[in-house]
Amino acid sequence: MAITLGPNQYGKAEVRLVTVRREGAVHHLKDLTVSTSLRGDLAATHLTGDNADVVATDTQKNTVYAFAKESPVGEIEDFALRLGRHFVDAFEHISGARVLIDEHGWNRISGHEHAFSLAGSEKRTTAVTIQDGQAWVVSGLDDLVVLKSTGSEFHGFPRDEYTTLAETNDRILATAVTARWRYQGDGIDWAASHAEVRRILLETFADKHSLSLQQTLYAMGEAVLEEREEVAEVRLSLPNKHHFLVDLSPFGLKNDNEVFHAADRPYGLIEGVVLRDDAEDPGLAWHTLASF
Ligand SMILES: O=c1[nH]c(=O)c2[nH]c(=O)[nH]c2[nH]1
Repeated sequence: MAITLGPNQYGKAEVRLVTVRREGAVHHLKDLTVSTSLRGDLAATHLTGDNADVVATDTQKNTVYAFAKESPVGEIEDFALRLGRHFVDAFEHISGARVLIDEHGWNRISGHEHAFSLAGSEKRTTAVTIQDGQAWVVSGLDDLVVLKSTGSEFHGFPRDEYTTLAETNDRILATAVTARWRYQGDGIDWAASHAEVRRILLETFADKHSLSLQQTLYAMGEAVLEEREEVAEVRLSLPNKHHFLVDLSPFGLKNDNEVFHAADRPYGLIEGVVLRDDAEDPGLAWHTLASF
């Protein structure tokens, strides 16, 4: 019996690339998940561990980021073709490449120059509790993903021997809003109220110059309470979806806040309740049997 190596390919899966292209004050966003796979004469590494012909998956990832800087990403088909052809042309033992790209679509928030919401992931929710002739209604939304490509800073935090985070005056701020708001009063037009709360959350995220996601959270809740008297209380859970500037200096490229790695974990998780001091008693509005 002889054992042989069958078909194989290898690459970097799911490189999360976000680019910001600026046209004056107007920003254009590209959000891609890029996977590269290379094929060719790769017997040696499988059989003996000789890596002379292995284009490291780390190099493949770096190439994705560097190419995104060197010329506009453009259509995903063109970007995939550029990447795939590069690997095959540049490395003698690489004979084939497969490049998969998913593009995540963002909509501009109400004509805003640099704030966007992600198409498609959001849910509207409600939780109604009935007890002893009373009813409590808590409505909300899940996974309203928003991003602003400027208008966000984070600095002034304490530094100890474990602190490495750089201070910044201009960063991407992105989050997936989970919001719950408790209603009070009667005769509420649920659909209209939901639409308005959602609009206020979006516009406040976009308009509020942010010194921390905590400040943005409070501003979002405060704006809802200021404009919507039927809302007694707003609870927000805001994951800080970090976008890290990619260091392109090893490739002789300057990253002028244009090319980012969109990390999925770990993430900061900023949570808070904003309420009026004269709100109706919450009663059983938030009632659950288990707290896990
Ligand atoms: O808005 C932020 N709040 C934080 O508490 C925090 N912590 C951190 O590392 N980055 C950020 N950003």
